[in-house]
Amino acid sequence: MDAREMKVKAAAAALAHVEDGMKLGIGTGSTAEEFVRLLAEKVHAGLRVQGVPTSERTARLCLELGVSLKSLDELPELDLTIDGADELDGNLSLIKGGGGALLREKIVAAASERVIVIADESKLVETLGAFPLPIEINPFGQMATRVAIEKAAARLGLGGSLSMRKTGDELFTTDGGHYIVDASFGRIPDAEALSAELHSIPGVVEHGLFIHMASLAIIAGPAGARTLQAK
Ligand SMILES: O=C[C@H](O)[C@H](O)[C@H](O)COP(=O)(O)O
Repeated sequence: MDAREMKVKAAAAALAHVEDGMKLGIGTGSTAEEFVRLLAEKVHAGLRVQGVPTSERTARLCLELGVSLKSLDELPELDLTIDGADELDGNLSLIKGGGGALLREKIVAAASERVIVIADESKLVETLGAFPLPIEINPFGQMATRVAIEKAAARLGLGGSLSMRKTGDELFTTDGGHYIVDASFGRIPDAEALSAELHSIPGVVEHGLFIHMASLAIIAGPAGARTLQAK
């Protein structure tokens, strides 16, 4: 089974949690897109959901496939969000933002009663940090914000390098008009402490550590999909 087939397996298992009439947060990324494709088939077969997308990219795919959408302002409280992750650990702490959608994803997840993460088993790790942590920053004062991030990481004994995400020669810009710093800290032993340090920096808009947000993870491997519950 290749990586795409595993993503489809996880997405299909997540679809079983979607009930008629739900207000549904819809994630971003290649795994979430497999979910959107399967969801669209169900919608064409009669399932009624109101979807709130976590990115412009997801919104485009949903509209292309006929999944009707609302904004989070129209539906500020959601029943369930299904989203992917770049990494997850056994406590269902996540790193997200590899696709640059972390801010809207976190706002949508926080507005949801339940969050289900879907991933292939390559994303499951003992300790977060092999995947560089995406940190969304305000363009104003970006150098000062980067220095502050380095100092915050050093206070926690984390080293590593920061790089500004680019698209070609241009700095990558998020849906909210911000930049992304990819922080290669390496192993992150205390994600909550790092989260608090990063939130204390004014130029940091949000970071890609999602802690205590996911209630269930569906992990697909060659043998099929299994679930992990939040502890
Ligand atoms: O910003 C993007 C999101 O956080 C994605 O959920 C994450 O990057 C995982 O994407 P993929 O399913 O493509 O690995």
